Amino acid sequence: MQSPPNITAQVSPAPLLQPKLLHSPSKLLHSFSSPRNLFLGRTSFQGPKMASLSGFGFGSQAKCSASASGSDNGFSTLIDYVGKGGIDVGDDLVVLLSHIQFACKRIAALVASPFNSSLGKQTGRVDGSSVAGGSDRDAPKPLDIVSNEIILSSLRNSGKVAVMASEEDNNPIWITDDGPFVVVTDPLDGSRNIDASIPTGTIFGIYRRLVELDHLPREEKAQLNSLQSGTRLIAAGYVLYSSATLFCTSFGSGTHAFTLDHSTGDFILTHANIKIPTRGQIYSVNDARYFDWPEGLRKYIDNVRQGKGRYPKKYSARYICSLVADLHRTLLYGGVAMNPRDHLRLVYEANPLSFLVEQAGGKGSDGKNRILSIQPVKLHQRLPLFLGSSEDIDELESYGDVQQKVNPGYEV
Ligand SMILES: O=P(O)(O)OC[C@H]1O[C@](O)(COP(=O)(O)O)[C@@H](O)[C@@H]1O
Repeated sequence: MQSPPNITAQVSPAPLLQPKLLHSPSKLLHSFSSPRNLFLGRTSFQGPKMASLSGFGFGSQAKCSASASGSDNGFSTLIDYVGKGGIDVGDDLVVLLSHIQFACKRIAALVASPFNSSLGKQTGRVDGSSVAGGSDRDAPKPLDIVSNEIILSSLRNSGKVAVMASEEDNNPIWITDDGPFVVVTDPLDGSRNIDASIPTGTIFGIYRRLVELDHLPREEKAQLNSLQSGTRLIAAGYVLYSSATLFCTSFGSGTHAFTLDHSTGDFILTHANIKIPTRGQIYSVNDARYFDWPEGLRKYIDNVRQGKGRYPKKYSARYICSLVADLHRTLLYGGVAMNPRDHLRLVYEANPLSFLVEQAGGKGSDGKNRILSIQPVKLHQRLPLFLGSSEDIDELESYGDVQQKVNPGYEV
């Protein structure tokens, strides 16, 4: 098993970013490339120290699940949980996950940093190349670009990834010929919310490299490996950067969430085997678009608002406009999180999140079809997305006409 990233050094808490680093975004990234610059004192590669949690009343859910992982202090870290003492996803995947979680801690520090506005003048990629935005791509924000670089460097360092396809790059990046995995990612979803300190998230999906394509030219095999159907996902996850930083993941045996303990740098199992309620009472959508919606969707929302749907109570609305946050709430409370226009990406967003929702007992749909069974034909393919409780998704689909075809290019 390849050694994990060198993030075990115990360093005393220090400002996340030294002010002197702020003049240059590339220096800023450089500082994040060096684990020792982080105040994440220790990670799960050493046994977790839980003293900092005593007295915080961690729930029984974390404790009893941790016992399954063999953790002797009653808590399980993400890396304990996926290792041999827990659900044992295999050494290669453990190494990859340890690098992904490391990258996400760096992004968590970045989005919370008082200095990240210094990236505002950054327009190109940190390595100096440009991120070409095609006509169907949104202009990336500086934090999107830096997050993308952070993920890419972690995947490279893992030695386990053949190709990374990112929402921020026009084309997938071939990393190493013998990497067993393919990673698709939206490194920083909801970044338009950053300036207002509203939650954001990282989304990722993991496939196996298709060895039968190994003989093809790099560009071709990079594309085809990245266009695998969602039914072939072996793992997926999101990391929510909010009042808590939360790593929610599935390897095909349930959906589990781990909360970052900032005092130790560990993701601690806090939500084992999340089960989305079969019916919720919340709908989540940008309903300023009501007049651009098709008749079916208007009727559905009108009905559930008034308690005239299949469930005889009035629904409430919640919309953060940050997909990871809206989905996370939906997983816990039930209901439906939706974006009915062709906006969210099948490869980077819809597939990984549908995998997590299905593993939690819910459904992911484009309004007509199961998301995971839609074969991607383009890397940046967009589609309507409805995620949520199985009964809510069934009811919504029964209205037939719920996909918004009018998509005028909203500015806000
Ligand atoms: O403008 P809309 O249709 O409400 O879309 C909001 C959605 O777009 C997102 O911001 C993603 O879009 P970007 O990838 O362009 O940031 C989601 O986080 C959010 O759910």
